[in-house]
Amino acid sequence: RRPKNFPPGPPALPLLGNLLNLNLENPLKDLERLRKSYGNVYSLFIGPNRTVVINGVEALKEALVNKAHDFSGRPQDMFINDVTHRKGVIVVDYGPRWKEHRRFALMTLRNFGLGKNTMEDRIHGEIQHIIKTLEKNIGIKMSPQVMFHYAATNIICQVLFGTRYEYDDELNKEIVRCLTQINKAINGPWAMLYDSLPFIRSLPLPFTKAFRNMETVRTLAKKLIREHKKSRVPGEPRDFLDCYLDELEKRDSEKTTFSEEQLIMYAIDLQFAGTDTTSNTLLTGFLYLMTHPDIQERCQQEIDQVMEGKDQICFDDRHNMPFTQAVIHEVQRVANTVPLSVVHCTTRDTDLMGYSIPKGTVIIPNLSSLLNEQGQWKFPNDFNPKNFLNNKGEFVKPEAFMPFSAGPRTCLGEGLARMELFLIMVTLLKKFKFIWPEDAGEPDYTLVYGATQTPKPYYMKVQLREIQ
Ligand code: HEM
Repeated sequence: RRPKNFPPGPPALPLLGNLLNLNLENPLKDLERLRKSYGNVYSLFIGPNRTVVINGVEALKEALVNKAHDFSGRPQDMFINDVTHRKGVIVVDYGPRWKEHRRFALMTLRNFGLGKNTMEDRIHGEIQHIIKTLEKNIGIKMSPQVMFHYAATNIICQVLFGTRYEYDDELNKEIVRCLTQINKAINGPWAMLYDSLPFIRSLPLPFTKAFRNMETVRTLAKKLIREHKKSRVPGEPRDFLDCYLDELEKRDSEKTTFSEEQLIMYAIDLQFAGTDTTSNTLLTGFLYLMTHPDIQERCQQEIDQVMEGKDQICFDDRHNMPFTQAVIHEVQRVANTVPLSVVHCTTRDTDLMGYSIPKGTVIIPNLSSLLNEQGQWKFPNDFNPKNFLNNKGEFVKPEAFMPFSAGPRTCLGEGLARMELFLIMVTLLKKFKFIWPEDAGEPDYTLVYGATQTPKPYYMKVQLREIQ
């Protein structure tokens, strides 16, 4: 039953709640249909869990920004909590453990050079490996999935563990396989059933695969931590792991939330959050650039102009590249990489857009609903960089642009992700022309649904550019 003044929604069945109202393989269309019937704030029962879906820029801003403290919790009795042992940062509830760990990661990422050059150097180092791969494939059809995936993994791996892997390294392939499977599982139908029907949790159903995959990744993370403990010099950190171990030594074990168990899941969280998101956005980007050659050429003209006489692009150059900036942002808009954000929950009784929402209500911030929201975009249904350009051709960011979410739980890796997207796309566009293969047929922009969405697999062709 819905409590008094709770957001409206479709009638719910006993036990199943509103599960039958949603296509569990991909609920995005159903969520949009329900929005049309019930408005921007409506409710569902995912099994026994009271859930509120928030849509559109006005309601999302009120919840995530204006009432940030009320809406920044994470539910603690879901599939994802069990898979991650309730540790790390992503699904940890709003409280001291989350706060201490979030603050530590932001500071550490900054010290590794977000804002200084060293992070840029790490990214440029990895770009050289992408370039080598592309050079080997000049003129032939290639599939870019693995390359972008490993490039994104390697950048975050270098920050965390100070190491990178070759694109065909067997161990790395195994980690990527496990993380991709977990990623698919957490927004998949079995996760929904796990959350809705607690009595099935101990049965040998397909969701057990995610637990096994997590164990494989945890074993590897533990091994890396053991090796780091042997080789580290206290006070001279080489990477994130060393920084954490230094911090652990400094803190009073009675009072701190820092621990080695916590570090294992934290490292996995960052690796997980930083891989699929960035690589899937890059895949969408190159799909659209290949199939919109006029837009690709305009970026290249702007890049040539700004980089005249320079060997390497730097992140600050983005301020002189309004068109390319607009294209990268438009790519993020259509990529819809994290369509339903990460679930939140209310930390106390609160209200939203006139409705009352009790403490502990599960919140789904539907970021997907912003992408073509009426009145927010000049061209909501097309791929058009003008969505991010004003009449003078200057770069502008509409407030409905929220791919990293907003408020205290906003993506912790936003700075790193934006730097990666810019440096990788600009460096590659400067050097190569990307071509949609003649025999590839009509491009299919449909996204494959998941906690992070990805374009369907496609092939690309590359040529070295003549004018550079
Ligand atoms: C294009 C790339 C990326 C996109 C679109 C993206 C998007 C998001 C979104 C929508 C959230 C949920 C925020 C919320 O709950 O309100 C999130 C959380 C998070 N992201 Fe990202 N992300 C990206 C890249 C990265 C990278 C590279 C890292 C690694 C450093 C990262 C680390 C995290 C973490 C740790 C959280 C959880 C934050 C918390 O709960 O406090 N993300 N991201």
